[in-house]
Amino acid sequence: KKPRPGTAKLPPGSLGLPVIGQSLSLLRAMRANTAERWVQDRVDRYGAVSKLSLFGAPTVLLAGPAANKFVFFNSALPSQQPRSAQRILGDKTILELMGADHRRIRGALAEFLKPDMLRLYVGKIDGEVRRHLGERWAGRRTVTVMPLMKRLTFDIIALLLFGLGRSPLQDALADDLARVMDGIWAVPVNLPFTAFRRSLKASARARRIIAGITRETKAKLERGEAARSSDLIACLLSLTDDTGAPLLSEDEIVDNSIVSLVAGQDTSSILMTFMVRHLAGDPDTLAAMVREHEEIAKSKGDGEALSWDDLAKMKFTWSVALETLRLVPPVFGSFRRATQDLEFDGHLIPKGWQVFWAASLTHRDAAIFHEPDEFKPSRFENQSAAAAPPCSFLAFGAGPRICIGMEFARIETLVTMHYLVRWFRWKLCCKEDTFARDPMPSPLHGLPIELEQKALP
Ligand code: HEM
Repeated sequence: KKPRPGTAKLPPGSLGLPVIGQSLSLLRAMRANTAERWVQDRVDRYGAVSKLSLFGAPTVLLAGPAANKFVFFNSALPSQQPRSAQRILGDKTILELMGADHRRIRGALAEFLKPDMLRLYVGKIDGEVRRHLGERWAGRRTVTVMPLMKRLTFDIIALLLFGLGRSPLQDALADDLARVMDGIWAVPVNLPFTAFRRSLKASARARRIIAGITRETKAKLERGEAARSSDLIACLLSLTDDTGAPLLSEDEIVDNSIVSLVAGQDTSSILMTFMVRHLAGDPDTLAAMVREHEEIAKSKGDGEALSWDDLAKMKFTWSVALETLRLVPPVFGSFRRATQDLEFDGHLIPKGWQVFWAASLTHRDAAIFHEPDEFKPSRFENQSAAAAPPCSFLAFGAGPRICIGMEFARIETLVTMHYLVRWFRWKLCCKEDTFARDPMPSPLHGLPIELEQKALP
């Protein structure tokens, strides 16, 4: 609501140096893995609402469940990507659109990503996971977890979104995606030899690949060789509006498929990598997971794929995943943009300013999560964490823009963990158990581990 003139004042805090503001300081803290402290320090100093300047724009940092609710449910606060991401991914994607356009694109993606559809794909994901572990983990004495998990989540998502199996085209898209990711959070100057320039070029190549796949899929649908449930592209091409016209244009299909790839691949691989890292030092949690998965395996025939019903039994493993996400959320926080003057808790948020939320401010709040620095998956098993106020667990965001790939991430994580803990034991190679955010968390040296095979894949 619009504050009465003169009643609300700008929040406390300082906008820092011109242009640079506090960006370098935050990025430095992210690299040093002290960003949680950095945002908490500001809250300790200025309170739950404060102003600062990040990535070239004046910004209000908000803390606490009530503030989060204000951020996630306010239609005057559409999401705001860094300018680099906007230029690389385009400005007509689910991340940029608001109101009816956002709902249309989100509704279309949800047609494919909703549980009813995904349950049909558990078998395909199971096949990818087993192939990976068999080819890239089995028989090795050491492996580096992070790059392997990235390729695994890429292969899974490329198969389900684009129907793309192993092929030179798949390798090319994997390379392009890695380049795209390098420039998404870069300084957006299009000069030779910059990560941003390489990222722009890679996204243009990826767009051509996906446009080609879209044309082929369209022809297959017309010939009856593909169905709506074949993959995301086929699903999006099949959707029509009330008048029978295509719901999404082909450009929208291409751009939003790439956004789904970008949003879904790194995030899931980080979750799985940090689960492996944590389990190496927590034998009790690992033992409980092994028990859960061996129990499920008892009812399966030799080589029989996991089913949707099996995943429903992996409750403890999903609690371990949620607890990992609480302590190491892949998305540290993100921005919104005020499209009009707003007021929160007596403070003015002027039109055009950014609003920033950070997951750690509630994830590490002792009043919400008891002993917040302890790894305790049981808090998600019994009802205590569920009883936490709404908008306090933010690993997947909240409200109308809550992660649309959450169920997808759940399936691939559970399937991967099922085979990993049954087939292997592992130890960390690096004594220093630390990581940096760049801006996504990444463990030292990509997390090399010593591997011992328990059972044959
Ligand atoms: C562990 C894995 C994942 C994590 C931690 C994660 C996290 C998030 C978060 C925090 C948001 C909200 C951002 C905001 O409000 O500013 C989000 C949105 C989104 N995620 Fe995920 N995500 C994951 C997996 C996936 C997957 C697998 C996909 C696709 C298959 C995906 C697609 C998306 C999309 C398209 C949005 C934008 C939704 C919208 O704006 O309406 N994510 N994700």
